[in-house]
Amino acid sequence: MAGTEMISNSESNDKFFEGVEKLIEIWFTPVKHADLRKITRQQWENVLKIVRCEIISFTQSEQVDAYVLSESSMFVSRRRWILKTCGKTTPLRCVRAVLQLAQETAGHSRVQNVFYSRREFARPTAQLKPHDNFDSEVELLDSFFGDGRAYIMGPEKDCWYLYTLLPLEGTVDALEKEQQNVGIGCESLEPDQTIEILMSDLDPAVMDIFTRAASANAAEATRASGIDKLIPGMVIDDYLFDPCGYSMNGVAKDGCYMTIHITPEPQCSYVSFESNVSAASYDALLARVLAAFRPNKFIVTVFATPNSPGADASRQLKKFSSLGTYSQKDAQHCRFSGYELHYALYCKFPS
Ligand SMILES: C[S@+](CC[C@H](N)C(=O)[O-])C[C@H]1O[C@@H](n2cnc3c(N)ncnc32)[C@H](O)[C@@H]1O
Repeated sequence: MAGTEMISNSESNDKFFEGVEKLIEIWFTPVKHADLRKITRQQWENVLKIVRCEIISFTQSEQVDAYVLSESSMFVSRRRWILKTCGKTTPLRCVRAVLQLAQETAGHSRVQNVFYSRREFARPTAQLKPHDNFDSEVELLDSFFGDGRAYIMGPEKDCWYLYTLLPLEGTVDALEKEQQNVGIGCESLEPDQTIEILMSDLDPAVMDIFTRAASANAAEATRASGIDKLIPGMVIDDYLFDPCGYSMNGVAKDGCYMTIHITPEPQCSYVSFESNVSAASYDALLARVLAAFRPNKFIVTVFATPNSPGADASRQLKKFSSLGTYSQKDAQHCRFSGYELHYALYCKFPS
């Protein structure tokens, strides 16, 4: 597919794929009748050409359109757009086109918030501009959004980068007023949360499930790995690549989504899990995900609005660190633009 580039080192016969994704999420200020789902599939296909990937499957719930891509996933809802792409894709190159479509086709002209994040790449120098370094990514994002703030969390090799808009004093009050003026009420102040688990160096026996040699199709891999049991009530759209690799989106009636992407090659094994499912504690979900994939190392991030049950994730992650199988190597907490963010890095004990 357009963005797929396996780097083959003939001496070691090492086939490398960059599983680490770039993740961009844009929230638009609510406007009556505006809806990003007015953007047509053909228009999205044109946008994704800029990113160097393609749509390979589609499913939807009442609240969200979910696309499986040749390199990960895209989710489109009324005022939230999420694009997550791996390999040598260039998601930030399409932001201008998306902002234009949001305005001209969907009726959204004001951005409320932006989150761009990624883990450190396994091979940063193999990325295409602006993704070859975080400074260039920030420079491009600032050229669109102006008031950005960049964070780097964790130790150098395992660090996690984040760009978001500056916290503005009184933003939430101002927003609330604005929404009342346009007759939307306070629906944008609904609780929101996202958990991401970025796993590397995984159990080869588990990774083997995500090969065509071991599984006849995606549904078989989904069942054999237990992915279908991670979050109940998800309608699953899954895809098994040839000869290996796996992607899935899940959507639920309540508007929740989950997405999992798997690079099983032993020399660069990587799995990402993401969901906006709400939970008072993420311990049980985290434990199920870790039991399914058995990584040696993982980063977990939790974003939550203060009114979300997930806002207390810091205490939970601390508690989780005492479970014994993994030791917490690093943990950080940030508060900005109406969100709490927790980052933690874990390694199998003893590492
Ligand atoms: C798209 S998937 C999931 C990547 C994801 N970001 C992750 O978490 O690892 C990538 C896996 O599929 C494999 N693959 C096979 N054919 C592919 C294709 N045409 N496009 C993208 N990946 C492909 C890659 O080698 C890799 O193992």
